[in-house]
Amino acid sequence: MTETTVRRFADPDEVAVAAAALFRNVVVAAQRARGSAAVVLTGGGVGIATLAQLRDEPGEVDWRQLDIYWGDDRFVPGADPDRNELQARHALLDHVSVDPARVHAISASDGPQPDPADAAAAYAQLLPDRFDLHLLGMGPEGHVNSLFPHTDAVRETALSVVAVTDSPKPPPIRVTLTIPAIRRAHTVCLTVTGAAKADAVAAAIGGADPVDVPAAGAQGSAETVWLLDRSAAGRL
Ligand SMILES: O=C1O[C@H](COP(=O)(O)O)[C@@H](O)[C@H](O)[C@H]1O
Repeated sequence: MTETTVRRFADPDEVAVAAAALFRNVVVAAQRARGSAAVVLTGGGVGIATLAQLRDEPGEVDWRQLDIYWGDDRFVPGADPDRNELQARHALLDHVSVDPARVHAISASDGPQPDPADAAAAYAQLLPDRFDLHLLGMGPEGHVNSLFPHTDAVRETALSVVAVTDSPKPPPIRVTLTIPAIRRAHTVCLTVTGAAKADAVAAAIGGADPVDVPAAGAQGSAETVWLLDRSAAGRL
């Protein structure tokens, strides 16, 4: 059974600092125990700020012994600034000694699979049975990765990666890990800021149906950690 922890911070900067500290703790502990770690990154405002924070304060993370995945990405050309992968590279990955063979990006639309369903199937083949950490942002209606309320993607129970072709938030075509894939993570960490997300935070932590509030289904196999600023925690 997962243990859920909620921590509150003054502002988004403090949330990013806390998320970076959790990343360091989980990764360093896994590397000490098993020699390497596997993490899933997210896009979004705090998600990318967390990576920038890690660039400034990497601590004892051994970047070469780290497998890096993404929870979702936009199915646009690889050089498009909307790509979560590109934003992560600019914020962190271009500045630390990651092993390029262990950086597992979701294919872009100008990559080897022109069809997003094929890109999703190919990505599913790359995923391990277990991640140490899955970082997540959350949208105001409770979406995580590209799992939006009342969609086939959030209802998926068998596949670990699916294509989304009608995302209500642009760009419309995306590839996303599903709730079963998120639950392969030992630790799931959701970073959420802003009053516009306070209702969805309260609903998710209160046990809403994930079809209504996808973040409610985002639980780690051992722990789920919510890092909130004061505004996002306003309805708890
Ligand atoms: O569309 C997306 O949005 C979520 C949340 O982003 P935020 O800027 O509101 O925090 C993000 O986690 C996801 O990766 C992204 O594709």
